[in-house]
Amino acid sequence: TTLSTTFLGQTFASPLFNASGVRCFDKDELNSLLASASGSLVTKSCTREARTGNPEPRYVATPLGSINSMGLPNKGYGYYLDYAKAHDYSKKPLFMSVAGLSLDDNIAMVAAIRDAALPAIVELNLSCPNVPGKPQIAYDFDAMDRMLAAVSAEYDRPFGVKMPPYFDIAHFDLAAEVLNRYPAVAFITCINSVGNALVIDIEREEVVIKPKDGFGGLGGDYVLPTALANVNAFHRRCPEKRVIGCGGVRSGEHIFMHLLAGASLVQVGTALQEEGPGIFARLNAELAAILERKGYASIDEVRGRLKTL
Ligand SMILES: O=C(O)c1[nH]c(=O)[nH]c(=O)c1Cl
Repeated sequence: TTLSTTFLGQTFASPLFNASGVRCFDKDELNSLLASASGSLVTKSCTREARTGNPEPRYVATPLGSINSMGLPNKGYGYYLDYAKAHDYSKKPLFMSVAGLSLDDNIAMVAAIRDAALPAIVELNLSCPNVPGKPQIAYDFDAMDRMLAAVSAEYDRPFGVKMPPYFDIAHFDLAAEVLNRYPAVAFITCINSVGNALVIDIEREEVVIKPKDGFGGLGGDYVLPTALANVNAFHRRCPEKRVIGCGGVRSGEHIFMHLLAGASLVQVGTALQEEGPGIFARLNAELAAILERKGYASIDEVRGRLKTL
């Protein structure tokens, strides 16, 4: 059996890589992902200028996952563009996550990435929560439409979008309708954290993260079924596009679920944060064992095979 697959014309030895934001803040963290058994790596969502982000504690792990309100801390897009310029693409493909605080910022950043003419793949973060006062673009369908019209006009190459979870069938329909207007949107990464959850410590009778009165994005075991639903909903509605699964992955079985639901590649967030880059060797082995046991020769044969009753 093989874990290798092709995606946007590039070869991935494994379908697994980090979720943007997790262990990808600077070149040391990115190089540890490069040295891992991941099939790729994606940079922390970047803004035009560097940001320190929200006050700490801003990420906390819980028995069932994690909560975060990082506030988009990043080195600024130039830093990640320099990393992308120096990257050896024969080792593994590289994604750049872009999360401008305005449409103009996104245009400026993707124009610079375009001009660098690199094999790097852009993942446009439309679901950046945790920046107080800013609405989540992907929950405002007109804003999302305007953003995609502007970015696809500026960035003359295939790119992808990072989406928040939706919880209403009508919202799946509306979001897919917008995305399907843009053939340049070649893939959809589902999901970002489940926004504005609240974790409480009963001993201290307190919230656990400092920003936003303790409200933050949820990751981990809590979100797996919602992630699978979003992967499958967009897989069904956007047949011309690929889907990258993200959310709740901690084992080979979870990866297999995402593949059945329609994912082409699979990102790991909370579990990577907690276990470290060594997780990719474990997950590759667990996934390969499932494929062997079930008689699949490649992960491509699994994609979208989920049966309904
Ligand atoms: O607070 C963050 O930096 C953050 N946190 C998330 O859980 N998802 C995101 O897309 C971002 Cl940009």
